[in-house]
Amino acid sequence: MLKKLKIDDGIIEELIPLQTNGNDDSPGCDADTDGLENSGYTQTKCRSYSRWSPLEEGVTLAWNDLTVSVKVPVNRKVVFKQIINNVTGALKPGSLAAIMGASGAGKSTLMTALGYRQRADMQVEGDILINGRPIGDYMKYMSGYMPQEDLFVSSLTVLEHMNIMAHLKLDRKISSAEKQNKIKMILKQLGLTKCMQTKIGALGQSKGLSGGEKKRLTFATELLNDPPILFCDEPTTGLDSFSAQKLVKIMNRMSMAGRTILCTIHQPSSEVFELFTQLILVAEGRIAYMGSRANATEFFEKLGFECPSSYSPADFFIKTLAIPCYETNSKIAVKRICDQFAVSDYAKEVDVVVQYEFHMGRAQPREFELRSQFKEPFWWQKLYWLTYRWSKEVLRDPSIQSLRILQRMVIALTVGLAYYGTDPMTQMGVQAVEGALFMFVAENTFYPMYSVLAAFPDNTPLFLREHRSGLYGTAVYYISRVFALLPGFIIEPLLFVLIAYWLSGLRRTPYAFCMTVLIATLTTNVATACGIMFSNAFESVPTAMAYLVPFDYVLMVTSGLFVKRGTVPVLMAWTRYVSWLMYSTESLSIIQWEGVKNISCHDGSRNDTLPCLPDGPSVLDKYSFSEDNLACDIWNMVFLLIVFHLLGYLCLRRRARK
Ligand SMILES: Nc1ncnc2c1ncn2[C@@H]1O[C@H](COP(=O)(O)OP(=O)(O)OP(=O)(O)O)[C@@H](O)[C@H]1O
Repeated sequence: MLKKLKIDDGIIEELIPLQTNGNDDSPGCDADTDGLENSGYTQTKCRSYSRWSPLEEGVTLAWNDLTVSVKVPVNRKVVFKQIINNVTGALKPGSLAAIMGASGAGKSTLMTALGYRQRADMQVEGDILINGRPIGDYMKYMSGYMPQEDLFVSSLTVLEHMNIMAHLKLDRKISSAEKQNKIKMILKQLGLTKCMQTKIGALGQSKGLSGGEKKRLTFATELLNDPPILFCDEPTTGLDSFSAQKLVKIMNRMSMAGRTILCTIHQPSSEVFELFTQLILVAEGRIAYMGSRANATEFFEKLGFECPSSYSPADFFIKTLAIPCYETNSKIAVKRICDQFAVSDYAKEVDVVVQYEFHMGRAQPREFELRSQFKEPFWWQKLYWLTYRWSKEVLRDPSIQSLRILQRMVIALTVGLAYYGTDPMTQMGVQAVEGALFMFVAENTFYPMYSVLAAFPDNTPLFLREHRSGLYGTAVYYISRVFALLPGFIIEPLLFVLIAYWLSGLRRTPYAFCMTVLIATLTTNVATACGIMFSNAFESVPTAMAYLVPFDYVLMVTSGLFVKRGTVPVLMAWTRYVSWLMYSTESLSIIQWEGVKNISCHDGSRNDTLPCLPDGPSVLDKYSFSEDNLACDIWNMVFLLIVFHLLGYLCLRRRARK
């Protein structure tokens, strides 16, 4: 059967034989995948292959003398530990290949290297080619990589998630209607149409997608940009045999349409195993077998390892290649299998493909053009869609915002009632006002700062994954998250001041109230910026907390109310430059006491021999505050806000580059 592909700008018309897995009873469509038949995967299909492609049909992945090592610290030195040892292989278009082997054999490491997703601590030597060309950054766009762990914004629905991802991933020239069509088609293929409006949900939540649906959604996300090659890291882990079979069936059908799909897989059931067309067995970082799945049993039989009829071949291969640490005989047997494979006809067959790919790559010196037609979304489009995504999360997840707002209102009420009926024009009132102001500063500092310290890193793994796959930059992510949190950082202090200010009998002028709102809002924003900076500077929240708590205490003690600014020890003098608590306390005090005269020294409840503060300037003077500092305090807070955000961004960028 031949498949006709459409001519596109810069794309060649191709005829691709529809491949089968050599299995006559190839899997039928189940109810969920019925759409596949009509979706274009088994009929006329538009595919984009590069002009220079030597094979001109799909993607051939070839690797030669590939060695992968990781850096490990030994006795304070960094040494390289070899994980993949000089392996060679190839996968042709239309292959659905399973990488199997015992735990720790090197499956994930091999696939990470082949997919160009290696970590910074990995060193990859040797050649990896896509249609004869060395792999490079373009793999981010050309390939899909389905990670083992499903990471989503759990409060989004399936459709919202796909819509956002389509706007981040797809060519900006593609219209919204086309994107919607594409999304609907993919969801239909993967049997997710019925849960389009379902919230994805987090692990442990009763409402939300099932494990199998989440896996399919991860797969659907990777299919959005129609990559000709897909890498899937243990796509069936955690799924029941039915869901696993359903997912691999879909992969099988996609591979039949010309895609190259490579999966690492653990103990597949016989039904699932049968769906793979190619098998790569890895043992001790070497290849124990590579070739058609159907021939693997024969290869092992020739070496004297016969699969008992009661055994699933997949289990048998893994068992044969597993090496218990105390078993020297197994080690020798596995070495023999790998050595025998290296000189077998199967290895020679692979070698022919690899050599052909090298030859074709050399013969086609034209520049790589695959992405030349692709126009990435503008940065501001990405910013919009990311802000939209995080805003949805903030609005829907009560733990992020709404519960916090409720809690702040209760605290504001408590503070207001504690200082209810304060008369600022008495000596007792002076103390009460300063106490209330300290509560304003503390409540707008500590609570928002610690809540953001815990909440901001929640999405860091998702960010790192999407950033490394080339979806967006660190700056766009950072700004979008701050934008999404910003309304809360304005509403929270506003509500707090609105409730606590009028109850606690502070100065009743519109100017004083508005300035208090402004300063409380600034205080909240500086504190959260500081929290974000600490959360990005450290790998874990407990570590960040361990450094932030002492830092806070120093700032609180030197805020102006507990120790006079002039008497702060030299050792702590630096705090005056970073203490927004001091700027905030001073500015709020100035607003309350500026121009106040005739504070009563005889309010009956105090000892008249004690010193009296007769007016506002005297009160300010008591704490070493000065009326002239108001503008300066506000600008200092704005400056700190910018500096903390800048440092927070740089820390995140450093983590993203690691
Ligand atoms: N960064 C690292 N530092 C030290 N050793 C590592 C590192 N990464 C991987 N390894 C080791 O390399 C070997 C192969 O790891 P890999 O994750 O590729 O195995 P795997 O076959 O995918 O295992 P599993 O099936 O259990 O996931 C393991 O022994 C692992 O401990």
